[in-house]
Amino acid sequence: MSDASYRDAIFSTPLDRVARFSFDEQVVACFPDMIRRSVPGYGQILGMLGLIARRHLRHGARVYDLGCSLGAGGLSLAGQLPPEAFRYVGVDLSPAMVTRARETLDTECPDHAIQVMEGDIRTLDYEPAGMIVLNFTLQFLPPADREAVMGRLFAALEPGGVLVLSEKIRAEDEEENAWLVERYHDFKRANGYSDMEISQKRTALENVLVPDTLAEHHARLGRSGFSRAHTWFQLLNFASLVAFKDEAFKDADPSAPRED
Ligand SMILES: Nc1ncnc2c1ncn2[C@@H]1O[C@H](C[S@+](CC[C@H]([NH3+])C(=O)[O-])CC(=O)[O-])[C@@H](O)[C@H]1O
Ligand SMILES: O=C(O)C(=O)Cc1ccccc1
Repeated sequence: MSDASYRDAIFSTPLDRVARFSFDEQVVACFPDMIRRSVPGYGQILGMLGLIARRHLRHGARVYDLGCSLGAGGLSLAGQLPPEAFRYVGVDLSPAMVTRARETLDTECPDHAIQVMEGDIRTLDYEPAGMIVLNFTLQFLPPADREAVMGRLFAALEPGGVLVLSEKIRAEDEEENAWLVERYHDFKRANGYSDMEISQKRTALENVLVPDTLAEHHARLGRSGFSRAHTWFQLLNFASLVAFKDEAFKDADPSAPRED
């Protein structure tokens, strides 16, 4: 497969019937452009992964990137941390994503320990991990499946481990939510999407991407066992949280990767 990446024009022509959004070959071919133009703060969140890992990741521990798509999380971490600092395991349900992620990571970071697996994060047999990244992935699971996954991730995290959870969110207050969604559509317009593209994609994502509120995320993290969670980033209706297992927060050493 070619490693070319195209401009996202998937919803740019009128469709008689808008199909449910899926991570197929067509989406994979334009995914870097699509996600950059559609997710406020995407680049900044990826750029912070290395800083969060430096502060919270046990040296040499496994890092899961769940719903890794093209492996952008792995690329960012490998760009910021030396090869011995972590072992990256990217997991994605879409075979087309996995193939491309493997090609990219093998080429771009040959010295790092990198694995990319095709799998469903709801049923994966997790090995112990020091850091788990869910960058805009939980939102695509059926809501009824989310809590069980979170419980399994908590169980897989080593004591002192950290979870990074980035999501499109819904504001509890209806007026606030409407304002955020309207400004989000302005953001997409400013990034070159037409009204028709915005509206057709919105239809395609109905019942596929189902956002929770920040309160729902915090409550679920608490019920899953996380002793502490913070919302560290929000731009419009997109946010990122960190959650800690046991002593991660108080043990964090500001000067170096943890060695325990
Ligand atoms: N059950 C599942 N199991 C595994 N993967 C899944 C599942 N359901 C969906 N996916 C995968 O989750 C990814 C979500 S995209 C993540 C971006 C990436 N994290 C990034 O930082 O570039 C977010 C977006 O497109 O908004 C897709 O690749 C799906 O195939
Ligand atoms: O484009 C949207 O409307 C979104 O909510 C973000 C997004 C980005 C990439 C794939 C699916 C949804």
